Amino acid sequence: MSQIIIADADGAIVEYDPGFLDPGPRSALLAELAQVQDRFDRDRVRMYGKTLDSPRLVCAFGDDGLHYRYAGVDRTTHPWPPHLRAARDRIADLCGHPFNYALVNLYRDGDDYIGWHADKVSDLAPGSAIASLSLGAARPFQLRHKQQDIEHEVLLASGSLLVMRGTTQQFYKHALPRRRGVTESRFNVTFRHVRAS
Ligand SMILES: O=C(O)CCC(=O)C(=O)O
Ligand SMILES: [Fe+2]
Repeated sequence: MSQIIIADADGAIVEYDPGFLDPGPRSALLAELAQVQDRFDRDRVRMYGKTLDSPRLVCAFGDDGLHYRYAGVDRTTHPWPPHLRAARDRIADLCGHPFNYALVNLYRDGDDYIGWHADKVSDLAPGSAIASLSLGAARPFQLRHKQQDIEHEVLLASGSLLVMRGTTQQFYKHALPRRRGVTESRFNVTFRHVRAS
């Protein structure tokens, strides 16, 4: 059952389903991602004219021939492995549009994180959702309004799905802060509908 986290008058919508994946598909997908873990790379983030290593590892999956620059980096996309493809198809049904790209973050432990940012939507199909599937260690996810004093925190459970839609990226930033003491790793998959260029 999905919970509404944000439903603002200006069109920001965030929904959360803690039990999106049943234990079977959840461990199958976790095993599949763990199997391709050697393809994961340090993300290179361009900030203030410098290129820095990100505090997490990343890997991208996508349709054949898809070209997508994320955070200033052209990333090779790997073909969809079967369980990831199955999850993508279920999420496409739920959101009512296809997804052709998935960016997977690997947080090796509680020291890995992602800082405050909004996802770039100009490369995405207009009106499409960003769907975020979590596997492994539960980690708190934070959303903060850019102009108002509004903050939300959701503990993203293994097998959960968080969907950000509407004007969410325009009005909110989000982050996954460091969590000292977490020793288990976490995969996060954000499914996106990249606009054909
Ligand atoms: O790991 C998460 O839950 C968030 C990832 C994220 O915000 C991103 O990849 O843009
Ligand atoms: Fe993001």
